[in-house]
Amino acid sequence: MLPALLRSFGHGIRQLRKCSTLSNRDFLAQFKGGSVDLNKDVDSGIATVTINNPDRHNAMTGEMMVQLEDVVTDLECWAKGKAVVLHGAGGSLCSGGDLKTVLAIMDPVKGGRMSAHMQKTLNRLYCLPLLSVAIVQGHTLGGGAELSTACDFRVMDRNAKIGFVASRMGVTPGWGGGMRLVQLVGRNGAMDLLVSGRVLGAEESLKLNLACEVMDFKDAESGVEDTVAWLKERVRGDPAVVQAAKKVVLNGMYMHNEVLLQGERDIFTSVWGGPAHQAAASSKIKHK
Ligand SMILES: CC[C@@H](C(=O)O)C(=O)SCCNC(=O)CCNC(=O)[C@H](O)C(C)(C)COP(=O)(O)OP(=O)(O)OC[C@H]1O[C@@H](n2cnc3c(N)ncnc32)[C@H](O)[C@@H]1OP(=O)(O)O
Repeated sequence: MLPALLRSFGHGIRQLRKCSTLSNRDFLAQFKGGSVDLNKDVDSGIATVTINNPDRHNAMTGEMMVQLEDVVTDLECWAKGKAVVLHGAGGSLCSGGDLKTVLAIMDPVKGGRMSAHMQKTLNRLYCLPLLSVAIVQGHTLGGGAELSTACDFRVMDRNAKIGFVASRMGVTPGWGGGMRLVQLVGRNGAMDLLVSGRVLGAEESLKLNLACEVMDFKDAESGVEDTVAWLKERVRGDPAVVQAAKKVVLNGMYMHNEVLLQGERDIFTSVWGGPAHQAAASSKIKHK
């Protein structure tokens, strides 16, 4: 009995060591499924990023979080680029963190690793020299809503729904979306949305300054076409001038985002994996 116990204890310690020596990227890459795909159109200077896990409304697995970072790294070096459009395959932008991944990393250390990776990746997306647009279609929830705030513009389908549902999941935003939501909709708006976790429609999102434009997309596929046309009106200039204008705007934004992100991560890990989070993440909740 005792040797068996010792063996299993030793196995636990080895697993823990293995996990803590992995980089955040290698740690997250273990949670498989879906993909994040980049297509750069050199003629227009407009890239398309597809969040691709349609069977789960484009929920982000750990593997997709790693691929998103690779896509951002590629776009950071695109000297001739002007803009990037972020959209989801098959009708929803993104339903948040993949709940299978979430349930597999239910402790504050592991949740903190995901948070550090996603905060860094989305902050780099936010700071790209390219104009960025998220197409908010279908359901955009939790981490998906946070993802949309890392873009300059949110173009929203009239029938789409968006919700910062972290509080309904027993947590707080972990991908930097709390900080960016305050910057977008102000103190009162962010307080309401984050505390209630309620799901909003397009018209209300427009009033709150969360959405920049409401459009009537014919179908799931026409969203990209319509948004690219909308963007082309805005990025007629030389890529160097478009990128310079974006830098001016970033320069005018808050310069202490790193400090804000660290604070948001500390709060996030204080609730991640707690009883409310465990109960919500395993409850098959639907945010409608
Ligand atoms: C990590 C950050 C954290 C945060 O800060 O909040 C998160 O993001 S946690 C995730 C938050 N999101 C959710 O909890 C989404 C829960 N799902 C729903 O609300 C609904 O599924 C929906 C997105 C409103 C769609 O409803 P409906 O049109 O009725 O479709 P289904 O429910 O049948 O969905 C089809 C299929 O997709 C699965 N699904 C949806 N979202 C996720 C997700 N985030 N992770 C994993 N799987 C997801 C859903 O369970 C269905 O699967 P099957 O039952 O196996 O068909």
